[in-house]
Amino acid sequence: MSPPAPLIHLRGLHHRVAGRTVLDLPDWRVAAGEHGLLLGPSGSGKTTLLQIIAGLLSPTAGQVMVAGQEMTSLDEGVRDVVRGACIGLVFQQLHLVNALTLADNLRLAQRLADYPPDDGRVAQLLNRIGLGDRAHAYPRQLSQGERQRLAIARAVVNRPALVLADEPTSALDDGNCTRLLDLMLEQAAENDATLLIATHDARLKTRLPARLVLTAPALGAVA
Ligand SMILES: Nc1ncnc2c1ncn2[C@@H]1O[C@H](COP(=O)(O)OP(=O)(O)OP(=O)(O)O)[C@@H](O)[C@H]1O
Repeated sequence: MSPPAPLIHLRGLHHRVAGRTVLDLPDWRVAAGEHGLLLGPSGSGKTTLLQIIAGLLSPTAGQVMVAGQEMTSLDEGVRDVVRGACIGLVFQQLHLVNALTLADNLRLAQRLADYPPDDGRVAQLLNRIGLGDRAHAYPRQLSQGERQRLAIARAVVNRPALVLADEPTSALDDGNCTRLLDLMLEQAAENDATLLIATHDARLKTRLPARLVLTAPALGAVA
C-alpha cells in the first residue's frame, strides 16, 4: 500500500521579489498531523513561505499542494473558499475586524468558507478561550492576549486540516505564551490538524520540533 499523500507538498518552489531569490525549496513535505516550527533568521522567507502555502501569494515557480489541492492552479475565488475551509491563519497582524463583535468575527470566518452559520461552534470556542460572556464585545475592548486567543479561535472555527501561524507569541508574556500554545495544540489535536508555526521565539523551541530551517542563501544576490 502506498503511503498517504502529505498534507503539504512543495515541489520546485522558487520565489523572487524585485529580481532577488527569496525562497528556493526543491522538495518539502509535511505529513498530516506533523506539528512543528519553521525557523530561520530575519529575512529568510518564513512569512513568504506561509503566504505561499496559504495561497495568498503565488510563487514565481513550483507546485504547492495542500490537502490534495494544487493551490496555484485554482481560480482566486475557489482558492479563497479552499483556504477558508482547509487552512487556519494566525498572522503577526491579527486582522481582527474591529467593527464586528467577537462572535461576529468567528461567524465571518464561517461565511468566508461558505459554511452555514454554526452558533454552537462559535459559543463553544468563545467559552474555550475564556470569552464566553463577552461574545458581544469588540476586539478593541480586549487585552493583547485575549485578542491573540480570539485570532486562534477564528483560525480553527472551521476545523481546518492545517493551521499556519506567523510569530503568534512574540508579543506575549510567558503565561500567555504557554496558554496560547496549549490552545493551539489542543485545537489541533481535537480537529486532527497540523500546526506549523514560523517563529524566533525560543520558548516554542522547547515544545515543538523544527520542521524546516530556512537560510538566506540569496540575500544580496540580485539577478
Ligand atoms: N513586497 C516585498 N518587496 C520586496 N522585498 C520583499 C517583499 N516581501 C518580502 N520581501 C523580501 O523577501 C525576503 C523574505 O521576507 P520574509 O518577510 O518572508 O522573511 P521572514 O523570514 O519572515 O523575516 P522576519 O523573521 O523578519 O519576519 C526579505 O529579504 C524581504 O525583504
